[in-house]
Amino acid sequence: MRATEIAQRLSAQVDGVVRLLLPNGKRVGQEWRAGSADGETGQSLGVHLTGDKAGVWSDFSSGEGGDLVGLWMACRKLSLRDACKEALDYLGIREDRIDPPQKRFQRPTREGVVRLHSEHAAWLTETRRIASSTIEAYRLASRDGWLMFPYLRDDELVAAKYRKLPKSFRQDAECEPCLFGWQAIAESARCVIITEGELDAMAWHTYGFPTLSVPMGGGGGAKQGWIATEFDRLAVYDTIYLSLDSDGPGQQAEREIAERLGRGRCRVVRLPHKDANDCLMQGVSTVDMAACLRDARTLDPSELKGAADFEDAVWSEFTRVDDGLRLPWQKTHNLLLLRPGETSIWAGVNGHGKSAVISHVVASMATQDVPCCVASMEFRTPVWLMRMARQIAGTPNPTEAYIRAIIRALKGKLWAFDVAGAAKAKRILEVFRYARRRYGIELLVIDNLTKCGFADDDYAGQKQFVEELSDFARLEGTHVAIVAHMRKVESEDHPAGKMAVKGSGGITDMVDTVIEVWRNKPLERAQEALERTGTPIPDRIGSASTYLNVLKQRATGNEPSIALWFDKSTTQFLAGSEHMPRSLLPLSLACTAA
Ligand SMILES: Nc1ncnc2c1ncn2[C@@H]1O[C@H](COP(=O)(O)OP(=O)(O)OP(=O)(O)O)[C@@H](O)[C@H]1O
Repeated sequence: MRATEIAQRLSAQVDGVVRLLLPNGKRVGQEWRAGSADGETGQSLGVHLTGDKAGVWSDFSSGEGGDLVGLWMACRKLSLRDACKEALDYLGIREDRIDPPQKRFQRPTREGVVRLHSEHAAWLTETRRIASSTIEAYRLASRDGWLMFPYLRDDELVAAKYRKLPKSFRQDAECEPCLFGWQAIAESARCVIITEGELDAMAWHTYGFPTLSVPMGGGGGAKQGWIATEFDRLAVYDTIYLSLDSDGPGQQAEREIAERLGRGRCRVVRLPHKDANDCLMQGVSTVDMAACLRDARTLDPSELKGAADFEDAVWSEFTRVDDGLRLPWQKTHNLLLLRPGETSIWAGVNGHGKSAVISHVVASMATQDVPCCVASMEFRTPVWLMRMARQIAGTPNPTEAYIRAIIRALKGKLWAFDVAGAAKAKRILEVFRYARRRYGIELLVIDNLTKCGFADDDYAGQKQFVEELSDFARLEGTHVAIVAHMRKVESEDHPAGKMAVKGSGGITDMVDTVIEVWRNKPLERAQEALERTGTPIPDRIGSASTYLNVLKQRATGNEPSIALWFDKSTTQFLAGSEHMPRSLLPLSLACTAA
């Protein structure tokens, strides 16, 4: 949560906060008075206790002042981040957290790192016009003849990039993706600028504005992988200025960063030249650079767009190749897709295999590096993960080493909304939104709808939740798959059809795709009869053990019936009667991925 939001919440409880931070102070009229932020009795520090200004403080003798987070920092001698943490504890607010995958990163060694060579220093100051104080603040160094940009966080060397003059680059491998420049950011800063390169960050600093840089330049996706690891650290800043190049990749990065860090607090900076270092070399004044920050704008709300913005998109609609997540079976690829921005319902009568099918789908996606998040209220997390691991192994009795390697290899690809029993719909949505933004999740699964805190017959509540999930999928450009029960029809011998989805009408209207998972019970009975009495299986009974009957597919209108063969020993669903189960992640690959 941003520092200013925390300060606002504190000001609603200002009486308690001042008594905690300044216990020796006392009330004088509408203010709490103390001697200073050190807490002694006196008059010079005053905190407003009422009205619009509640929580605003100033110390007449030191000239300090600000809001209650600032007071917390001053009284407790804490950095902004630590003060926010303590204040959140005080307020009893738990921040949404999914701990980042514990991926092991390399740390660069400091071996061979020496003071900045004079040749490097001269290039920085004379050619690039970077101030010497800036070079010191960012603690640039030299190493084996290379100019070294150290990525420091709390004094720890997390990563490093190198430049050989004039223009060769390298970086230490396997290091954590993180921002450059924390060493130059004041502990008390309430806003930061983010640039597209280290020299641009240092150029802004030379102008007097300490700045961070992304590690891998513009572009989207993996290029902005640092967001996952820096997300918490950036949470306290009220304003984040994005000063990236105004070319295609720069704008793509701007959009992705603003979406994920919060459109409301990100401001896009436009400069008179290509980037901040160019401005510095061209002699743009500090006043003009400050004006660029002042004039920085939020990105327009995603809902507001000019028709001309769609030029490329309109043309690509003419030539569009339908795109989306593909199911594990190749024969479905032209028939059914889980499209970004869409919602699907996977419905079926009890015991017809909905959970097993969706688990196979997630297993296939996650092992192909599609980030997935599953809220399974049907089973405890270790249980559904165990089932999925068996499907991934594709063998009935995998070894312990294989299962451990599979689970390790799923790090960074599969997340669980880990609650036992019923979960609250609102909380699921909050966590999904967080997971989508932080980890770029492409497939979110709810298994199942009735276990999201609704009474069995609360169809209005379920309908509203499905509507919220559909809005979420559309706005975030991700896919949400919802498992839902079907009413028992007279006999399970025939698929039940769309109207049997519980709470139907409303729910199926709202989503883009409806799939009925139907298990071929007549075939199972006929097989038993064949074994017991030798009665041949009648031709009219299809030979597949499960059918995915697509009852609605808004994008294409295709409503195929997809036959699958259930393999009991691995619980995999196979695309043909002659197919054999196969590993979705062979042991050797699982070991290298882990
Ligand atoms: N075609 C099939 N033939 C035999 N067994 C199957 C078939 N499909 C699924 N199963 C098995 O049936 C059991 C029930 O499956 P699953 O839990 O996935 O059903 P579900 O539709 O999600 O049930 P519920 O509505 O109770 O949650 C599991 O043990 C699963 O492995």
